[in-house]
Amino acid sequence: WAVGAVVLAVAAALLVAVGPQGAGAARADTASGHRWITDRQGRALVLRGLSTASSAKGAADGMPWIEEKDVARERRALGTNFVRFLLQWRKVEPSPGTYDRTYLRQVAERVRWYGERGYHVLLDMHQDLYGPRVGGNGAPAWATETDGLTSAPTDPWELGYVEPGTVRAFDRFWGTVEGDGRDLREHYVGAVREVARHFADDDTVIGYDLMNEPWGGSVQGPAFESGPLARLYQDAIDAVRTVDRDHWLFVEPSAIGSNWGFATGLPRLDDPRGDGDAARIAYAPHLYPLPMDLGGGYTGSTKGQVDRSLRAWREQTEKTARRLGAPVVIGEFGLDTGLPGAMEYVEKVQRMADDMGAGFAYWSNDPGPWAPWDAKLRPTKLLPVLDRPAPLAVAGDPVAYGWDAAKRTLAVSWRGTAGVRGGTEVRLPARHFPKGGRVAGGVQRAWNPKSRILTLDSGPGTHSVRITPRR
Ligand SMILES: CN(C)c1ccc(C(=O)NC[C@H]2N[C@H](CO)[C@@H](O)[C@@H]2O)cc1
Repeated sequence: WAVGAVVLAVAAALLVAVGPQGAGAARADTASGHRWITDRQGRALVLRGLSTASSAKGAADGMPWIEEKDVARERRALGTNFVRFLLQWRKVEPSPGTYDRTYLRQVAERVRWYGERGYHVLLDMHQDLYGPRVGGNGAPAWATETDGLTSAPTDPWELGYVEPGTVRAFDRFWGTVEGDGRDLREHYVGAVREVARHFADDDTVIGYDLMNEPWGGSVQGPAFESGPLARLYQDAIDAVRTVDRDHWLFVEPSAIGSNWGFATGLPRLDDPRGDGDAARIAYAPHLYPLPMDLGGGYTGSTKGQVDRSLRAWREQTEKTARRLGAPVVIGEFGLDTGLPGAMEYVEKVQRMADDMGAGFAYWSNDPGPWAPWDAKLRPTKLLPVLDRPAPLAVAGDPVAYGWDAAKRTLAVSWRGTAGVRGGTEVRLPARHFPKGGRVAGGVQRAWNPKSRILTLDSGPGTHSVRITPRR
């Protein structure tokens, strides 16, 4: 009942408050209608990976459970090329204005593990429920001002967002309730800038996710997103650009509502790099359809509700991305793989991401029922669903791509773009392409049976390639 009350209250705030938002036009100069994050060779990146990892939230050293061998296993088993790596403000800035460079060096070591295997790393300034002092993770104790209000443990955990102490901590952070003058937001922006300073020259890092699932405390919906949240993002973007001119800045809408497909009031943000193609701001919403959040699987009457949520989510996401002039990376989607219809849902979201030209970081890489491996690191039924044929990098302007399991065909089409170097790389999992791929409509430049990466010739003009299993 309580969850329902929170949901309805926030939904009402969203539906009433979302005014006409300039949706922005799809780009006419790209086949996909949107921009792409590109690699150093100018190739459009199709980012597929895992959020790693929730275990970092409470770890004393702030590190996730993984060791280097686990990155090697992920690369072999899933062929992922992307990781959303969780950071904690409490570890970046353990006391006001003091930055823990040992922590940043430990993060850098893990970034290297990924970089040596061809991954692109998104550094995620992660929080849930503000911070440990109020039952969550993220913020340091010194930045958690509750004015003596308390936060009791809740079940489900999400109700913690309306615990008095947690609401007050957010309100003091956002300045909704005036505090002792110490501007917590300046400290937060300073911590983000310190992370960016540390990784400004690291080519494995693709960018910074400025805040995980932001929550406005007493201020909700577009009033929060177009107000305090947008101001914090703009301050963080401006601060990062004083030390890092190249990496992408990823922004998330308020978690509640947009996760489910409701509109977001996030306005366009400015990048000091410049406008248009010079700007490097990416949009990274999360996807958790409400019927599933309430425990339903992807089956029966819930399946139809989830499909409607997915359609609404895609429409709202693409509208916001156009307004921001931003490529889309689904920062999180995931579920308990034991739910009925779970694998069909994951397949559906992956196809939707293909159709959108969106990257994704599945939630999450924590061995267990939501993950591709269980507590003993044995494959779960999710693993083969994520181990899916897909392009990794497209040497031009992607037109469309997708895996047709029934026809056992991976189709990739693109327009060659002047100045883009290298070929188009696709990954062909052994489970679908045991002997590699047979290429129609294109020219195979290379095949690496170890990495399972097939490289296709590119060049000017339109390319439309279909890859089927070699017999
Ligand atoms: C009431 N609010 C603000 C709220 C409710 C529910 C979620 C959530 O389920 N989030 C989905 C997943 N994302 C986090 C990590 O980012 C995980 O802990 C959640 O399962 C978030 C916020």
